[in-house]
Amino acid sequence: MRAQKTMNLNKDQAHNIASVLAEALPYIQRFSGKTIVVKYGGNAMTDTELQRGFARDIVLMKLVGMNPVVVHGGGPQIGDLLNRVGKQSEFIQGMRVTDTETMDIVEMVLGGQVNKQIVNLIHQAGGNAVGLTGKDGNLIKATKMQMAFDAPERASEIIDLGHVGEVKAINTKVLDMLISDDFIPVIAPVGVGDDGHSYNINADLVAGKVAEALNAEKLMLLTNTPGLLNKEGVLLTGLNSKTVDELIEDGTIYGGMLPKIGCALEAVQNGVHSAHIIDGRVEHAVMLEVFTDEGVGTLITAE
Ligand SMILES: Nc1ncnc2c1ncn2[C@@H]1O[C@H](COP(=O)(O)OP(=O)(O)O)[C@@H](O)[C@H]1O
Ligand SMILES: CC(=O)N[C@@H](CCC(=O)OP(=O)(O)O)C(=O)O
Repeated sequence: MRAQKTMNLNKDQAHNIASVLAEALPYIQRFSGKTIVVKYGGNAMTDTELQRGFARDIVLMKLVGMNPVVVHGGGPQIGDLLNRVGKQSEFIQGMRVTDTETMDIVEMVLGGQVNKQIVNLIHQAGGNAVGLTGKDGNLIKATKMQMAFDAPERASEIIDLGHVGEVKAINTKVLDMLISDDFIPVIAPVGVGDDGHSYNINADLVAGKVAEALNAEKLMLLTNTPGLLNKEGVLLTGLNSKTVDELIEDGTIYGGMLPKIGCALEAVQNGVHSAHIIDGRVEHAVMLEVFTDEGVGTLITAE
């Protein structure tokens, strides 16, 4: 079987494969033993082939000695179930307004359906994953989010988003235990308050805080755009905090991109080496970012 495959490769193909493998070597050496947090957005989970490719990339990272940690979203999947029970989704500044009934659905979809689907995909690809919500091992301690309107004339008003939370602390104990035993943690962004109540937290915010708490080398945010685009739709390949402020002010960054950029910046300012916004609709986007010289998407650094 193997000999037959080798014979079918022409010289150019064989050369290309060898170059790709050779290019990957320094990255494998550099990132071996390092933690890489990958946020898998609900919009990036579009088709079965892409999902399988994602799981294979994660398993490959683990096999070459990196420690991938997956934090997933599931916004569109929550929206689908809300629709089926006749409820409308409402977002304010990228956050889902979450009443008690919506919170139940969020917990079911994220902690049940989406989390277990990703764990299963990783197993199908030959890896070993354990799914967690923020309640498992007290992983994500949360408080109610206090978000102000971003319009200057209403900046002093706090928006009541219901059961939407922000991360108060990440308890890394359970993650350290899983990573040291070579499991890949898969985290659903549901937090728990001091009173035991559940909070719906934007998955980007959780990914950023998990990356900070684990002193991660990289934070990768997979979404449904090629990266951060300017007003003309051109990809911005590199960004720092100064440029980001200007892009928020002039409205280039809006909606779901606001928490994404915010958490990426905070993460790099708090010790994560680099953050990347990449296109989860591209096959093997994770592998391309980690193992190639060019990388893909938008790179965010502190300076
Ligand atoms: N400057 C920008 N560049 C690219 N996308 C942007 C920008 N500003 C806002 N967006 C929006 O942010 C969306 C990504 O955020 P979101 O829908 O929350 O994704 P995810 O579900 O992957 O977290 C894009 O699809 C786009 O509509
Ligand atoms: C507060 C808030 O908005 N929570 C998100 C949690 C899921 C999420 O972030 O999913 P994506 O990454 O796929 O967007 C929500 O309810 O949609």
